Amino acid sequence: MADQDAVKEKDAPIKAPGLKGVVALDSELSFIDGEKGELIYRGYTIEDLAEHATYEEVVYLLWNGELPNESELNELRSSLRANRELPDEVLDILRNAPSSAHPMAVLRTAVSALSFFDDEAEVMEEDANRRKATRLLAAIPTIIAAFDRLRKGKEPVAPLDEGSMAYNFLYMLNDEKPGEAAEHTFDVCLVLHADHGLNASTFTSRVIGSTLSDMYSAVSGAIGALKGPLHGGANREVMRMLLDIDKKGADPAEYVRERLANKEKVMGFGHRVYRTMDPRAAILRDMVEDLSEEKNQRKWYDYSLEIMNTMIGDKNINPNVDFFSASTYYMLGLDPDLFTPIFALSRTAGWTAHLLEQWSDNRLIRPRAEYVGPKGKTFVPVENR
Ligand SMILES: CC(=O)SCCNC(=O)CCNC(=O)[C@H](O)C(C)(C)COP(=O)(O)OP(=O)(O)OC[C@H]1O[C@@H](n2cnc3c(N)ncnc32)[C@H](O)[C@@H]1OP(=O)(O)O
Ligand SMILES: O=C([O-])CC(=O)C(=O)O
Repeated sequence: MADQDAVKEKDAPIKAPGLKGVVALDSELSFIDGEKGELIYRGYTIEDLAEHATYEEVVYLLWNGELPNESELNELRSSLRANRELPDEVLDILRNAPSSAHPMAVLRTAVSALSFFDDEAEVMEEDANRRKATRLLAAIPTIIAAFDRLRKGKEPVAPLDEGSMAYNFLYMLNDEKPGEAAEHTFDVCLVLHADHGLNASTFTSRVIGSTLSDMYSAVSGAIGALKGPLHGGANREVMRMLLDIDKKGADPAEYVRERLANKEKVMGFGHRVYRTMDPRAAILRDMVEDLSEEKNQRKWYDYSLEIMNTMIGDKNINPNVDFFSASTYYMLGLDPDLFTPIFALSRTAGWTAHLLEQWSDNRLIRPRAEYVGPKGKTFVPVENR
């Protein structure tokens, strides 16, 4: 019999390692011009949104295609607030997780477990999927904050029935109401991370969604993809590098050159699509500069700038969003291993928006592999091998 996976001429496959340059689907969510360094969510530039929009407005924009009017925004805010509490059983999972567990593994597991307690988990109707997106987005900050407290031997702080997602998250984490500046900085970070085309975790969520599996499965899978250091996990690695430079009193440029000489990657640099500065990195760089002045911690900005200049000067490789977000979060007092879960918190808006888009006109996503293994072998019974 002919090779089952052999293709007819009309379906001749295109080979693209890493799917580089492949356009897999149409999307109305975000546009990236990698040459110019531009990013747009549903028609609005990232600079415009970072300056003027709150994260909740961006969530509404991604889910609905337009910015909300005041009553639409209030409705979204109150449904997010109404869904902040976790089922006791999910809190118990967090209580039973070892304090050494990776917070992304805990988040992945808790998100998956949330589906057990959602009556609509398996309902594949648009309205139900929109409600699930709201419930998921509302619960994720509570999961992250509760686990962080539990692993430090503290009781979780119950979510507030007021305030923005940024405000409530910082409150639940620290058991202290955040100041306006911290809330605003964090909110801008959420806006910057909310969506980014068909990145690896969003692609993962759409692949899972395209089998008509449920939203919890798709978001759990996306969290798994984001965890990796080549994707969202890079922000934690960036902070490890900055802390290592600080501890050793190393010269940042020499430190980076040594890494490059050893053929190691410098985390927070390079991108599949951008050939120039990631526009989110430019916004975050300015935020790091302001924060480091304000907190009297100038060294993080100085180290970062020296690393950036070395990477651009020596390799022409630019920073991505993960580079300057690391020191921003650090100066907000957040633990480095929470940086990627916070990325997941924000990106849940994008993942779920992409799922709604996928299901509005679904087609199974299924690329091909070129078989490069042997053929023509004959089975040999185990006793003869
Ligand atoms: C939110 C995000 O996901 S943003 C990305 C976060 N990830 C990181 O910061 C991890 C570090 N960066 C990388 O590993 C890569 O740049 C990626 C994974 C982001 C993009 O990968 P690709 O598009 O496959 O680019 P690729 O890895 O082919 O890089 C092209 C060349 O630049 C080099 N390069 C790319 N990024 C880096 C880096 N951070 N440090 C050193 N060299 C790099 C590669 O070694 C390669 O060199 P070569 O052609 O001599 O082999
Ligand atoms: O687009 C990508 O490949 C990675 C990225 O920057 C993101 O997901 O924000």
